[in-house]
Amino acid sequence: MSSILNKAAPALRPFKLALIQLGNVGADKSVNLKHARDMVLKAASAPTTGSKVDLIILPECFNSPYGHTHFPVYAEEIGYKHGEEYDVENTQSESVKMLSEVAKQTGTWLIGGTIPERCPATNNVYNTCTVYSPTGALVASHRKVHLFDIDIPGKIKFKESETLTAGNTHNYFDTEFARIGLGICYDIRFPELAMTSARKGCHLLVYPAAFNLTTGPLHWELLQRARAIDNQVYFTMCSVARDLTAGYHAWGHSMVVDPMGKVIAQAEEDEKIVYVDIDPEVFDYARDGIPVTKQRRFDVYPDVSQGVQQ
Ligand SMILES: NC(=O)CCC(=O)C(=O)O
Repeated sequence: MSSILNKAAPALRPFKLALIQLGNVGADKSVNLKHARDMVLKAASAPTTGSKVDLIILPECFNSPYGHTHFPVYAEEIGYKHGEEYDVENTQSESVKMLSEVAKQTGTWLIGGTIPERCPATNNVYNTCTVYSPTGALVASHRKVHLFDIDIPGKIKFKESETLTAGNTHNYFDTEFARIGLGICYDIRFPELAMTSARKGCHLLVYPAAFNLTTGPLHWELLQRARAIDNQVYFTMCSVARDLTAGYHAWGHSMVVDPMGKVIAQAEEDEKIVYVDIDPEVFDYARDGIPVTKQRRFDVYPDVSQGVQQ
């Protein structure tokens, strides 16, 4: 049987992550970048408990206001060397420069939320997450695959596709402590993406996000717990803080859910750094006790199996 596991995942080890529920994201990009940088430095230097922080996560659209009219205005070229490989040293992107430098300065892995990215070849704009190693190398990226186009009459209408193009790749990366799968906000509504990450061996799925005040109360926690349980992985969404003076009102409530579906950390609405210790024993406890990863019946639903076993 063919396998999509192209490389063995590293073993899951205990590690500490910090979610930055960033506040005060306004119109001035340089102010946003400075504030994000200061908060990354703060997150790295002030864990509330014990060990050093290994992974820091920023929210969706942390360098610009969130809205389809803003994306093309704030979009930056990330910079590619040979199509696929990133060239951080020569990047024109002030956001990428800041994120790379602060990852190196703090010596932590950094999931740099998302920024509007312009592709120079096509002029397309994407909602893109970039990831940095502790040496400042840009090691992975994810362009939002499912664009946030919804219309709930009298409540919320939003159409990212007015100015954004959808990404078309699935993405994950390896650290010395876990394999981590990437998605962005609305991507969570498509269980196939999370399932693909889990079946590729990811232990933690990270989705920078910014839900709203209509869907947030109903779906924010439910979707994360669902994705965590059905894949038996750690799951987290990191949001911007709520700002009722902004054009888009984010739900906040940045959260981490364990593989049993338990919410193990959560912010309220305001700016906050949330620290969480990831425990491999919970991962094994879930998978040993409820062994769904070994009980799938791809013979009954071959259309979703593509011949792949987890
Ligand atoms: N930024 C987003 O993709 C928002 C998604 C959202 O609010 C939802 O309900 O889904």
